[in-house]
Amino acid sequence: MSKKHPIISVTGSSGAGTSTVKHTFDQIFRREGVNAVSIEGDAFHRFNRKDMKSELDRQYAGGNVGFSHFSFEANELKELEKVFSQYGETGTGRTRHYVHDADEAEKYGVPPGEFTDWAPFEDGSDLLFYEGLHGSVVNDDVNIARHADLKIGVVPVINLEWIQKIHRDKEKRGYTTEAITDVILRRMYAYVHCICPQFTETDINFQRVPVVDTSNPFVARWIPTPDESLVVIRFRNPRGIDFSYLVSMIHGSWMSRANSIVIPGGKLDLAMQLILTPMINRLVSESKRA
Ligand SMILES: Nc1ncnc2c1ncn2[C@@H]1O[C@H](COP(=O)(O)OP(=O)(O)OP(=O)(O)O)[C@@H](O)[C@H]1O
Ligand SMILES: O=C(CO)[C@H](O)[C@H](O)COP(=O)(O)O
Repeated sequence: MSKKHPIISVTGSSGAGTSTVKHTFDQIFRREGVNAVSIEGDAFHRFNRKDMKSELDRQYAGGNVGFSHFSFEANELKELEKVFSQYGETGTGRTRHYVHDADEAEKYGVPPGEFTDWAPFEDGSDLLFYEGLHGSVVNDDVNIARHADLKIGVVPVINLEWIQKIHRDKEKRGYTTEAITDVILRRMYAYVHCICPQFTETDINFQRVPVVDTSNPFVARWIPTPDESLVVIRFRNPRGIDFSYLVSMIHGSWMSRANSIVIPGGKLDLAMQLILTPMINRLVSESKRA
Protein backbone atom coordinates (compact mmCIF):
# COMPACT_ATOMS: atom_id res chain seq x y z
CA MET A 1 0.00 0.00 0.00
CA SER A 2 1.28 3.43 -0.86
CA LYS A 3 -0.34 6.70 0.09
CA LYS A 4 2.00 8.62 -2.22
CA HIS A 5 1.79 6.42 -5.34
CA PRO A 6 -1.44 4.39 -5.22
CA ILE A 7 -2.01 1.15 -7.12
CA ILE A 8 -5.31 -0.30 -8.36
CA SER A 9 -5.34 -3.96 -9.38
CA VAL A 10 -8.13 -5.61 -11.36
CA THR A 11 -7.88 -9.40 -11.28
CA GLY A 12 -9.77 -11.93 -13.38
CA SER A 13 -9.30 -15.16 -15.26
CA SER A 14 -8.81 -15.26 -19.02
CA GLY A 15 -12.03 -14.00 -20.63
CA ALA A 16 -13.53 -12.79 -17.35
CA GLY A 17 -13.83 -9.25 -18.68
CA THR A 18 -10.93 -7.37 -17.10
CA SER A 19 -10.11 -5.60 -20.38
CA THR A 20 -13.77 -4.58 -20.64
CA VAL A 21 -13.72 -3.26 -17.07
CA LYS A 22 -10.55 -1.30 -17.92
CA HIS A 23 -12.62 0.80 -20.36
CA THR A 24 -14.83 1.89 -17.46
CA PHE A 25 -11.77 2.80 -15.39
CA ASP A 26 -10.34 4.72 -18.36
CA GLN A 27 -13.57 6.73 -18.60
CA ILE A 28 -13.38 7.59 -14.91
CA PHE A 29 -9.69 8.53 -15.20
CA ARG A 30 -10.42 10.79 -18.19
CA ARG A 31 -13.43 12.46 -16.58
CA GLU A 32 -11.72 13.01 -13.24
CA GLY A 33 -8.42 14.16 -14.78
CA VAL A 34 -6.45 11.24 -13.30
CA ASN A 35 -3.20 10.40 -15.09
CA ALA A 36 -2.90 6.60 -14.74
CA VAL A 37 -0.17 4.31 -16.07
CA SER A 38 -1.45 0.85 -17.01
CA ILE A 39 0.07 -2.60 -17.04
CA GLU A 40 -1.34 -5.86 -18.37
CA GLY A 41 -0.89 -9.09 -16.45
CA ASP A 42 0.03 -11.00 -19.62
CA ALA A 43 3.18 -8.85 -19.85
CA PHE A 44 4.44 -10.88 -16.91
CA HIS A 45 4.15 -14.31 -18.55
CA ARG A 46 7.49 -16.08 -18.17
CA PHE A 47 7.59 -17.50 -21.72
CA ASN A 48 6.78 -16.38 -25.22
CA ARG A 49 4.27 -18.62 -27.08
CA LYS A 50 6.89 -20.92 -28.60
CA ASP A 51 8.83 -21.37 -25.37
CA MET A 52 5.58 -21.89 -23.43
CA LYS A 53 4.73 -24.77 -25.74
CA SER A 54 8.16 -26.37 -25.08
CA GLU A 55 7.83 -25.75 -21.35
CA LEU A 56 4.34 -27.30 -21.33
CA ASP A 57 5.72 -30.41 -23.08
CA ARG A 58 8.61 -30.56 -20.59
CA GLN A 59 6.32 -30.13 -17.55
CA TYR A 60 3.83 -32.71 -18.84
CA ALA A 61 6.64 -35.17 -19.55
CA GLY A 62 7.77 -34.66 -15.93
CA GLY A 63 4.24 -35.38 -14.68
CA ASN A 64 3.21 -31.77 -13.88
CA VAL A 65 -0.09 -31.79 -15.75
CA GLY A 66 -1.31 -28.82 -13.69
CA PHE A 67 1.10 -26.44 -15.40
CA SER A 68 -0.49 -23.61 -17.44
CA HIS A 69 -0.52 -19.84 -17.94
CA PHE A 70 -2.53 -19.60 -14.71
CA SER A 71 0.27 -21.26 -12.69
CA PHE A 72 2.40 -19.02 -10.50
CA GLU A 73 5.57 -20.52 -11.99
CA ALA A 74 4.53 -19.68 -15.56
CA ASN A 75 4.66 -15.98 -14.70
CA GLU A 76 7.27 -13.49 -13.48
CA LEU A 77 5.43 -12.76 -10.25
CA LYS A 78 8.56 -11.59 -8.41
CA GLU A 79 9.09 -9.07 -11.20
CA LEU A 80 5.44 -8.01 -10.91
CA GLU A 81 5.81 -7.56 -7.16
CA LYS A 82 8.98 -5.55 -7.75
CA VAL A 83 7.13 -3.26 -10.18
CA PHE A 84 4.29 -2.74 -7.66
CA SER A 85 6.73 -2.13 -4.82
CA GLN A 86 8.93 0.26 -6.80
CA TYR A 87 5.92 2.18 -8.07
CA GLY A 88 4.54 2.48 -4.54
CA GLU A 89 7.85 3.91 -3.32
CA THR A 90 8.91 6.13 -6.22
CA GLY A 91 6.12 6.36 -8.82
CA THR A 92 8.42 4.70 -11.37
CA GLY A 93 8.51 1.26 -12.95
CA ARG A 94 8.46 -0.57 -16.26
CA THR A 95 6.29 -2.85 -18.32
CA ARG A 96 6.02 -4.54 -21.72
CA HIS A 97 3.27 -6.17 -23.82
CA TYR A 98 2.53 -9.79 -24.69
CA VAL A 99 1.21 -9.66 -28.25
CA HIS A 100 -1.79 -11.98 -28.76
CA ASP A 101 -3.01 -11.36 -32.30
CA ALA A 102 -2.50 -9.61 -35.62
CA ASP A 103 -4.11 -6.34 -34.47
CA GLU A 104 -1.78 -6.12 -31.49
CA ALA A 105 1.16 -7.15 -33.70
CA GLU A 106 0.44 -4.18 -35.94
CA LYS A 107 0.09 -1.87 -32.96
CA TYR A 108 3.27 -2.96 -31.18
CA GLY A 109 5.45 -4.02 -34.12
CA VAL A 110 6.30 -7.54 -32.90
CA PRO A 111 4.74 -10.83 -34.08
CA PRO A 112 1.90 -12.60 -32.18
CA GLY A 113 3.20 -14.73 -29.33
CA GLU A 114 6.17 -12.42 -28.60
CA PHE A 115 6.87 -9.69 -26.06
CA THR A 116 7.76 -6.09 -26.77
CA ASP A 117 10.85 -4.73 -25.02
CA TRP A 118 10.49 -3.48 -21.47
CA ALA A 119 9.87 0.28 -21.33
CA PRO A 120 9.74 2.68 -18.36
CA PHE A 121 6.46 4.27 -17.23
CA GLU A 122 5.87 7.89 -18.13
CA ASP A 123 6.89 10.25 -15.34
CA GLY A 124 4.36 12.13 -13.24
CA SER A 125 1.48 9.61 -13.12
CA ASP A 126 -1.17 9.80 -10.39
CA LEU A 127 -1.59 6.04 -10.00
CA LEU A 128 -0.72 2.61 -11.39
CA PHE A 129 -3.49 0.45 -12.87
CA TYR A 130 -2.97 -3.33 -13.26
CA GLU A 131 -5.38 -5.63 -15.12
CA GLY A 132 -4.77 -9.38 -15.41
CA LEU A 133 -4.52 -12.83 -13.91
CA HIS A 134 -2.42 -12.30 -10.78
CA GLY A 135 -3.17 -8.89 -9.26
CA SER A 136 -3.97 -10.22 -5.78
CA VAL A 137 -1.68 -13.22 -5.38
CA VAL A 138 -0.46 -14.18 -1.93
CA ASN A 139 1.77 -17.25 -1.80
CA ASP A 140 5.02 -18.41 -0.20
CA ASP A 141 7.11 -16.39 -2.64
CA VAL A 142 5.23 -13.16 -3.26
CA ASN A 143 2.58 -10.97 -1.74
CA ILE A 144 1.27 -8.85 -4.57
CA ALA A 145 -2.02 -8.09 -2.82
CA ARG A 146 -0.34 -6.08 -0.06
CA HIS A 147 0.98 -3.49 -2.54
CA ALA A 148 -2.39 -2.64 -4.07
CA ASP A 149 -4.55 0.07 -2.48
CA LEU A 150 -7.75 -0.96 -4.26
CA LYS A 151 -8.21 -4.56 -5.41
CA ILE A 152 -11.05 -5.50 -7.74
CA GLY A 153 -12.13 -9.02 -8.76
CA VAL A 154 -13.92 -9.62 -12.07
CA VAL A 155 -15.49 -13.05 -11.79
CA PRO A 156 -18.39 -14.13 -14.00
CA VAL A 157 -19.91 -17.46 -12.96
CA ILE A 158 -17.81 -20.10 -14.64
CA ASN A 159 -20.09 -21.12 -17.53
CA LEU A 160 -20.36 -17.48 -18.53
CA GLU A 161 -16.61 -16.99 -18.18
CA TRP A 162 -16.04 -19.92 -20.53
CA ILE A 163 -18.55 -18.60 -23.07
CA GLN A 164 -16.84 -15.19 -22.97
CA LYS A 165 -13.42 -16.80 -23.38
CA ILE A 166 -14.50 -19.09 -26.22
CA HIS A 167 -16.09 -16.26 -28.18
CA ARG A 168 -13.22 -13.81 -27.63
CA ASP A 169 -10.50 -16.40 -28.44
CA LYS A 170 -12.32 -17.51 -31.60
CA GLU A 171 -13.12 -14.06 -32.91
CA LYS A 172 -10.09 -12.06 -31.85
CA ARG A 173 -7.35 -14.65 -31.57
CA GLY A 174 -8.30 -17.20 -34.24
CA TYR A 175 -8.43 -20.34 -32.06
CA THR A 176 -10.87 -23.23 -32.60
CA THR A 177 -13.48 -24.25 -30.00
CA GLU A 178 -11.59 -27.56 -29.54
CA ALA A 179 -8.28 -25.80 -28.87
CA ILE A 180 -9.93 -23.40 -26.39
CA THR A 181 -11.72 -26.26 -24.61
CA ASP A 182 -8.39 -28.05 -24.28
CA VAL A 183 -6.82 -24.92 -22.74
CA ILE A 184 -9.74 -24.54 -20.28
CA LEU A 185 -9.26 -28.15 -19.17
CA ARG A 186 -5.50 -27.87 -18.84
CA ARG A 187 -5.83 -24.71 -16.74
CA MET A 188 -8.35 -26.12 -14.27
CA TYR A 189 -5.85 -27.14 -11.57
CA ALA A 190 -4.20 -23.72 -11.52
CA TYR A 191 -7.61 -22.03 -11.81
CA VAL A 192 -8.57 -23.56 -8.48
CA HIS A 193 -5.19 -23.13 -6.77
CA CYS A 194 -3.83 -19.87 -8.21
CA ILE A 195 -6.78 -17.82 -9.51
CA CYS A 196 -9.72 -18.45 -7.13
CA PRO A 197 -7.89 -17.73 -3.83
CA GLN A 198 -7.25 -14.18 -4.99
CA PHE A 199 -10.94 -13.34 -4.77
CA THR A 200 -10.83 -13.48 -0.99
CA GLU A 201 -8.06 -10.85 -1.07
CA THR A 202 -9.93 -8.42 -3.32
CA ASP A 203 -11.84 -5.44 -1.87
CA ILE A 204 -14.75 -5.59 -4.32
CA ASN A 205 -15.83 -8.47 -6.57
CA PHE A 206 -18.09 -8.03 -9.59
CA GLN A 207 -19.72 -11.34 -10.47
CA ARG A 208 -21.84 -11.43 -13.65
CA VAL A 209 -24.57 -14.08 -13.51
CA PRO A 210 -26.54 -14.97 -16.65
CA VAL A 211 -30.32 -15.32 -16.40
CA VAL A 212 -30.48 -17.34 -19.62
CA ASP A 213 -29.58 -21.01 -19.97
CA THR A 214 -25.81 -21.47 -20.25
CA SER A 215 -25.79 -25.13 -19.30
CA ASN A 216 -23.68 -26.13 -22.30
CA PRO A 217 -21.23 -23.24 -22.66
CA PHE A 218 -19.33 -25.02 -25.44
CA VAL A 219 -22.19 -24.65 -27.94
CA ALA A 220 -23.48 -21.20 -26.94
CA ARG A 221 -23.93 -19.14 -30.09
CA TRP A 222 -23.48 -15.77 -28.41
CA ILE A 223 -22.38 -14.22 -25.13
CA PRO A 224 -25.36 -13.45 -22.87
CA THR A 225 -25.92 -9.71 -23.14
CA PRO A 226 -25.93 -7.25 -20.23
CA ASP A 227 -29.77 -7.37 -20.30
CA GLU A 228 -29.60 -11.16 -19.98
CA SER A 229 -27.58 -10.99 -16.77
CA LEU A 230 -27.38 -9.70 -13.21
CA VAL A 231 -24.22 -8.63 -11.42
CA VAL A 232 -23.50 -9.43 -7.79
CA ILE A 233 -21.23 -6.82 -6.21
CA ARG A 234 -19.61 -7.92 -2.98
CA PHE A 235 -17.63 -5.65 -0.67
CA ARG A 236 -15.01 -7.26 1.52
CA ASN A 237 -15.44 -4.49 4.08
CA PRO A 238 -18.90 -2.94 3.81
CA ARG A 239 -18.15 -0.23 6.39
CA GLY A 240 -18.43 3.18 4.75
CA ILE A 241 -20.33 1.88 1.72
CA ASP A 242 -23.59 3.83 1.32
CA PHE A 243 -25.81 0.95 0.21
CA SER A 244 -29.04 2.92 0.43
CA TYR A 245 -27.56 5.54 -1.96
CA LEU A 246 -26.48 2.80 -4.39
CA VAL A 247 -29.84 1.03 -4.27
CA SER A 248 -31.67 4.32 -4.84
CA MET A 249 -29.42 5.34 -7.76
CA ILE A 250 -29.29 1.94 -9.50
CA HIS A 251 -32.80 1.19 -10.66
CA GLY A 252 -33.74 -2.47 -10.12
CA SER A 253 -30.94 -3.23 -7.63
CA TRP A 254 -31.29 -4.80 -4.21
CA MET A 255 -29.16 -5.95 -1.30
CA SER A 256 -28.78 -9.73 -1.11
CA ARG A 257 -26.52 -9.77 1.95
CA ALA A 258 -25.16 -7.21 4.38
CA ASN A 259 -22.10 -6.77 2.14
CA SER A 260 -23.58 -7.47 -1.32
CA ILE A 261 -25.84 -5.80 -3.80
CA VAL A 262 -27.33 -7.23 -6.99
CA ILE A 263 -27.80 -5.00 -10.02
CA PRO A 264 -29.28 -5.51 -13.51
CA GLY A 265 -26.42 -6.38 -15.91
CA GLY A 266 -27.05 -3.26 -18.00
CA LYS A 267 -26.27 -1.07 -14.99
CA LEU A 268 -22.74 -2.40 -14.47
CA ASP A 269 -21.03 0.62 -15.97
CA LEU A 270 -23.15 3.03 -13.90
CA ALA A 271 -22.58 1.00 -10.73
CA MET A 272 -18.83 0.91 -11.28
CA GLN A 273 -18.76 4.66 -11.83
CA LEU A 274 -20.82 5.35 -8.71
CA ILE A 275 -18.79 3.00 -6.53
CA LEU A 276 -15.30 3.56 -7.89
CA THR A 277 -15.18 7.30 -8.66
CA PRO A 278 -15.13 8.43 -5.01
CA MET A 279 -12.63 5.69 -4.14
CA ILE A 280 -10.29 6.74 -6.95
CA ASN A 281 -10.64 10.42 -6.07
CA ARG A 282 -9.83 9.64 -2.44
CA LEU A 283 -6.70 7.68 -3.40
CA VAL A 284 -5.50 10.53 -5.62
CA SER A 285 -6.27 13.35 -3.19
CA GLU A 286 -4.60 11.49 -0.30
CA SER A 287 -1.56 10.86 -2.50
CA LYS A 288 -1.24 14.57 -3.23
CA ARG A 289 -1.30 15.33 0.50
CA ALA A 290 1.19 12.56 1.44
N1 LIG B 1 -20.20 -7.22 -18.84
C1 LIG B 1 -20.11 -7.83 -20.02
N2 LIG B 1 -21.20 -7.97 -20.78
C2 LIG B 1 -21.13 -8.58 -21.99
N3 LIG B 1 -20.00 -9.10 -22.51
C3 LIG B 1 -18.88 -8.99 -21.79
C4 LIG B 1 -18.87 -8.35 -20.52
N4 LIG B 1 -17.60 -8.40 -20.03
C5 LIG B 1 -16.86 -9.04 -20.97
N5 LIG B 1 -17.63 -9.39 -22.02
C6 LIG B 1 -17.15 -10.06 -23.25
O1 LIG B 1 -16.35 -11.17 -22.85
C7 LIG B 1 -15.22 -11.30 -23.71
C8 LIG B 1 -13.96 -11.33 -22.86
O2 LIG B 1 -13.81 -10.06 -22.24
P1 LIG B 1 -12.36 -9.39 -22.03
O3 LIG B 1 -11.59 -9.38 -23.31
O4 LIG B 1 -12.58 -8.08 -21.35
O5 LIG B 1 -11.70 -10.46 -21.05
P2 LIG B 1 -10.31 -10.41 -20.30
O6 LIG B 1 -10.58 -10.75 -18.90
O7 LIG B 1 -9.62 -9.12 -20.58
O8 LIG B 1 -9.50 -11.56 -21.00
P3 LIG B 1 -7.89 -11.75 -21.10
O9 LIG B 1 -7.33 -11.43 -19.77
O10 LIG B 1 -7.74 -13.17 -21.47
O11 LIG B 1 -7.44 -10.78 -22.17
C9 LIG B 1 -15.28 -10.16 -24.70
O12 LIG B 1 -15.86 -10.65 -25.88
C10 LIG B 1 -16.20 -9.16 -24.04
O13 LIG B 1 -16.88 -8.37 -25.00
O1 LIG C 1 -5.26 -14.23 -22.25
C1 LIG C 1 -4.48 -15.06 -21.84
C2 LIG C 1 -4.18 -15.13 -20.40
O2 LIG C 1 -4.71 -14.01 -19.74
C3 LIG C 1 -3.81 -15.97 -22.79
O3 LIG C 1 -4.38 -17.22 -22.71
C4 LIG C 1 -2.33 -16.03 -22.59
O4 LIG C 1 -1.81 -14.72 -22.62
C5 LIG C 1 -1.65 -16.88 -23.68
O5 LIG C 1 -1.98 -16.43 -24.93
P1 LIG C 1 -1.75 -17.33 -26.24
O6 LIG C 1 -2.26 -18.70 -25.91
O7 LIG C 1 -2.58 -16.64 -27.30
O8 LIG C 1 -0.29 -17.31 -26.54
